[in-house]
Amino acid sequence: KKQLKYGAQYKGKREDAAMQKWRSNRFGQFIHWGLYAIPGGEWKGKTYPYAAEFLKSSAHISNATWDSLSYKFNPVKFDPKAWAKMAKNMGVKYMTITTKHHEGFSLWPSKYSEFNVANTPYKKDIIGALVKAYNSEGIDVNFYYSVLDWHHPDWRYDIQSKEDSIAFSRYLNFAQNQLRELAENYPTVKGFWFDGTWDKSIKKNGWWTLKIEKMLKEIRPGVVVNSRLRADDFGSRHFDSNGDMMGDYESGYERRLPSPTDTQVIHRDWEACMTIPENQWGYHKKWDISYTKTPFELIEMLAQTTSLGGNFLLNFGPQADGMIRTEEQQIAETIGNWMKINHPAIYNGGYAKGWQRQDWGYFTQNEKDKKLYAIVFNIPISGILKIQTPEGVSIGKASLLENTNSKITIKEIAKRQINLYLPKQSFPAPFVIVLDTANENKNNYIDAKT
Ligand SMILES: COc1ccc([C@H]2[C@H](O)[C@H](O)[C@H](C)N2C)cc1
Repeated sequence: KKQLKYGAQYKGKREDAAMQKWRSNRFGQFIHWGLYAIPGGEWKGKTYPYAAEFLKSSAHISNATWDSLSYKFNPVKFDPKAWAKMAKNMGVKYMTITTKHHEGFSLWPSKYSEFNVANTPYKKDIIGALVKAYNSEGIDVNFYYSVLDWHHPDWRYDIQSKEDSIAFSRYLNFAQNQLRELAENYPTVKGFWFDGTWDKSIKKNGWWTLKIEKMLKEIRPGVVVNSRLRADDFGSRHFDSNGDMMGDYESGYERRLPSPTDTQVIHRDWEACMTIPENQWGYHKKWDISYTKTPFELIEMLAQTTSLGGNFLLNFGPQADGMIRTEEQQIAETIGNWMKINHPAIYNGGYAKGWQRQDWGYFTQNEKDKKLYAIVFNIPISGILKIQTPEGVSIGKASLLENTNSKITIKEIAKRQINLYLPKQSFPAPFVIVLDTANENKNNYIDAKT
């Protein structure tokens, strides 16, 4: 074990109320909105297939040209209440908004940088409006903040000279001031989602990342900070040089999930963030330039994430005019219709210890009602769901969540082996079965002799 000054500050999961709320939320909406929504992946008549929020680099656009987009930022159709209503209907319990992405443009009237929404035709405080609208829908708000900043003259990718270190310390103070401003001016903020911390300049300044974590937790006790902020004494990120996770949850799952049998992740809090297209976080004019995931695929990701004790953060990239594109609206509505019936398997849901993962879907254990839920995506031709029960646990009753009078036949076919006979009906969408479990040690079976 190395002696670390800037490593993990505690081990195991936080069990305070704020973290328990963060964990119980399970399903969140990511929003990537900034100047990049204006060109939307196109520049001088050419469409770029890369991430729209990276257009500045993929189209080799100068800082001056890119920054002048701020004079065109005027989302006249922006209606934060409508966004919050859509999110509420989709069934998210939290939202994470880009306060400043890599482009360096701040969506709030920051005192520390002119390059912000106050100096655009739009003028108004977008962060403040979103916090107000989402909180009044009962949705928690977290702030995404990119430490990497293409605009700020003092940003450095590496520290290779005295000048670099003098400039970069100015940058770190600037970023600290912006983060303090966000934590102080928006007191209901529940978490900070740091990004853009992979460069050598940050790895060489792990001390700063701990200082930021401590500052935010001092200003906003209970606030939740992701592992992606953190680098330790030796530049190790997310996990310190002793292998201990830094920050309050692991945020390395970006556009990927742990495998359904990777039960390592259940020992810590974690979150997967996901795009609907293959790799567009910001708005791209050509939505179908890559594959876009269907609602059922996204619902399965949410179920898989919940079954492994993680949070699922689904991304939306609003248009420059402030509207959410129709394709995203439709996906939000379909997911919302599913959540209206099946949310007991998701909210407060988590890993169902001892319940073997099956091909037909996922188990989640609800820590509030203590019920066990089976979320079914793949119906076997036999119509029989095979279930392996943990030692000393049997299934008393099974019924469809959407129709609890529908008694489902179950039969114990061997020790800890249950057959669950699906009702003869069509299942046009993924569905949930509620399982009432009972402890029991009746043992009618003889173990096989090997
Ligand atoms: C170089 O590969 C990257 C770099 C940054 C990202 C950024 C995206 O713009 C988005 O903000 C995502 C959460 N973040 C990791 C994604 C892939």
